[in-house]
Amino acid sequence: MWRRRLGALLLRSPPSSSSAAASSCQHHRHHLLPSEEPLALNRLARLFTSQAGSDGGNSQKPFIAFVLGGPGSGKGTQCTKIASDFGFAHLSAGDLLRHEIASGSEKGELILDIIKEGRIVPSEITVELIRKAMETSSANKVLIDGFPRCEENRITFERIVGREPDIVVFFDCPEDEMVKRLLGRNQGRVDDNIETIKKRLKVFESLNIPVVDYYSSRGKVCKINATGTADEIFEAVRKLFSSLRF
Ligand SMILES: Nc1ncnc2c1ncn2[C@@H]1O[C@H](COP(=O)(O)OP(=O)(O)O)[C@@H](O)[C@H]1O
Ligand SMILES: Nc1ccn([C@H]2C[C@H](O)[C@@H](COP(=O)(O)OP(=O)(O)O)O2)c(=O)n1
Ligand SMILES: [Mg+2]
Repeated sequence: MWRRRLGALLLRSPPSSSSAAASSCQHHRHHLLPSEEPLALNRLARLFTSQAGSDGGNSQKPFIAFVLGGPGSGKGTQCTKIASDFGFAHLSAGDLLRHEIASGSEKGELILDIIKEGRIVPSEITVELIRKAMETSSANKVLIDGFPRCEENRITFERIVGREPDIVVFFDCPEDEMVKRLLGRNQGRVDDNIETIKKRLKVFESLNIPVVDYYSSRGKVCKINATGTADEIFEAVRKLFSSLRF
């Protein structure tokens, strides 16, 4: 109930104009006086405490953070840093799909065709890969990077894994910056060309933003300003993760 009330509060607050790397959970900050901030962050941390945490609940359940943002917003870069500093397992939906392609399976061929066109792979395939990776990992805190990409992804995950995330980290980055980063990524990816990038950006706006809106309404989204250097952005990320109890 309180989560829903918090979500409504978040939705009502106007967007923040805070500077780079200083914007973790900026929706909440909008309501705060500077001196209130640490206390409020602690309160927020308790709200985001894992179902596996100190609540005496089911200790088998890992803390799950979905990591969202447009293509090139820096999800992978920041997840690597979070994994290293906070001991999270890092599951990248895109990497799992690319591994399937590399395996040479029939499913991999289908995935390749879809990724080349900047479209989204059928949810059952992606969720099954994520579910298996989670099962294999013994980590009690997991970053799921680049997922859910659409409402169908989200609903399928909830159905198959039977869970919602504890938190959703959203990297907010202007389109021109994302395009610049993708064109400079140089990893030989079939989808990092301007034609496919344009399609991916459209898909992001039309299918992924509704997922962010959904989780905002559930009070689960922490938005990070993803402009600036990777280290500057990680300062905001570090602040956020330091305030969580998992
Ligand atoms: N803050 C940043 N400033 C400039 N380039 C960045 C930044 N963060 C990441 N990059 C680079 O941009 C590209 C896309 O980053 P990546 O982490 O792969 O994003 P995503 O997983 O969201 O697509 C990579 O080449 C990465 O090295
Ligand atoms: N949940 C997902 C994640 C990725 N995909 C597909 C479609 C995406 O354009 C590609 C690449 O995803 P990836 O997360 O690696 O891409 P970015 O890190 O955002 O550049 O994979 C998908 O269909 N469903
Ligand atoms: Mg990525």
